[in-house]
This record gives sequence, C-alpha cells and structure tokens, in this order.
Amino acid sequence: MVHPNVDAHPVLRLNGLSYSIGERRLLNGVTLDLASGEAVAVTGPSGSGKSTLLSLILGLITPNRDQVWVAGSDMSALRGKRLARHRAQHLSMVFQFGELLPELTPVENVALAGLLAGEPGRSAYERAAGLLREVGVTGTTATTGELSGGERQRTALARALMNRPSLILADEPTGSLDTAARSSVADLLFSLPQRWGCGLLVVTHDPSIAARAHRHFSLREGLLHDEQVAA
Ligand SMILES: Nc1ncnc2c1ncn2[C@@H]1O[C@H](COP(=O)(O)OP(=O)(O)OP(=O)(O)O)[C@@H](O)[C@H]1O
Repeated sequence: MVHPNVDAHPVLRLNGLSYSIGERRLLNGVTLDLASGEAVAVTGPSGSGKSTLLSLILGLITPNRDQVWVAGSDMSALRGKRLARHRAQHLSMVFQFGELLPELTPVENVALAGLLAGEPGRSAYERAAGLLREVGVTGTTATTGELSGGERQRTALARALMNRPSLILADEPTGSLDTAARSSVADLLFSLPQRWGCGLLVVTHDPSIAARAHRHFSLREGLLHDEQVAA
C-alpha cells in the first residue's frame, strides 16, 4: 500500500505516532518526514523512548495503522515475510558496538549481508571489498574482533550499505569510540545520505554528533522538539 499523500516521497514518515507501554504514554503524536539525502538526529533523556522509536520504525514493535511509513509502505500493514523483506530491502541498522561477528574478517562480515539476502558469493565479496575501500578499511587480514573501535564502526557502516538502504538507523554509533575515532566515523556517517541517496536517523546522547545532522530533535514527554529552534 502506498501512502496517499507522499508529496516529497520521504523515506520515513512518522504520522502522529503514539505508543504506550502499560499506563505510560511514551510517544504522544510524533510527526516527522525524513527525505533521502537527509540526516536527522534525535537526542533525549534516558528512558524517553528513543530505542522504542527505532523499534517501531524497524517494525520490531507493531505501530498503529498509518503512523509509521518506511519507503512508502505503512509498517503496520506488513507482517511476517513481507515485513522481513521490506525491512531487508529498505532499512539498515548500525549499533553502538558494531554488532559484527568478531571471528570473521571485515570483508566476510560485510559480504555476509549480501549472501544472506541471496546474492551470489563472488558479487557479494566484490561489493563488500569495494564498500570497505570506500569507508577506509583496507589491507587488513585481521579478524573483526582484532580491529580498532573506529575500524569496526567503519566496517559496520559498510555492512549497512550492502542492501542499498533507503534509510539507515543508527543507535549511538559513535558511543564506544575515543574522541579522534568519533570525529572521523561521524564524518563518514554524515556523508552517507548525500553519497548514497539514503536517509539517516541517528539516536545519540552526544550533542556534538547531533549537531552535525541537518535537523536535530530532542525527544521529551513523547514529542520531538526542534533543538535548532530552541538553540
Ligand atoms: N518491553 C518493555 N516493557 C516495559 N517497559 C519498557 C519496555 N521497553 C521499554 N520500556 C520502558 O520504556 C521507557 C523507554 O525506553 P527506551 O529504551 O525506548 O528509552 P531510551 O530513550 O532509548 O533510553 P536510553 O537513552 O537509556 O537508551 C523506559 O522507561 C523503559 O524502561
């Protein structure tokens, strides 16, 4: 089903998204359109619902009808294999610690994303090697567990690009890095939307990372508050 009112074809549309856990109203009508090529950052106090927001966008929690649209599809209308396929085609997730398989090499980790999607081995390995060159992880025969934190996050970004996503979700992507690595991984991360024509939604506690996004919101009391307006 295609959203009837997609003017700018956002890769993500949050359309009055509300969500409660028990008696607690965690999200209370969150509205956001995120276009391809755009980076949006969400900060907010611990427990304000940032991870829950990501889970709703991923379809790990089922949102209400017409409240979460990813690449033109209502996530509430997708179930089972169709949901898994839509997620695999359009979404990528980057985590704080990379969440890569430590015993595999970087190229194996990145290629795996293609292999699991049914891509032939040779093509997956060639594309993985190309993406690793692009993110600056080359010439290493080390396993991913032996890489530096920055190299690991670069590898995670290469893996996130394997499915040519419409939208990359990143949860504290630089949270485990020292200052120098944080800055260079952030440079790479925020270059992705323009270079790859995808959207980027970053959840972070780090204001200096959030400030790099085109738009920065704070999630408080169930709503996204525009931090640039507040500044
Ligand atoms: N399955 C669940 N059952 C009960 N409470 C939950 C569940 N999932 C989340 N919560 C509660 O909902 C609130 C929001 O959690 P969430 O993880 O989304 O916050 P967050 O903003 O990501 O926090 P942090 O910045 O600390 O990671 C928290 O109070 C959490 O304890």
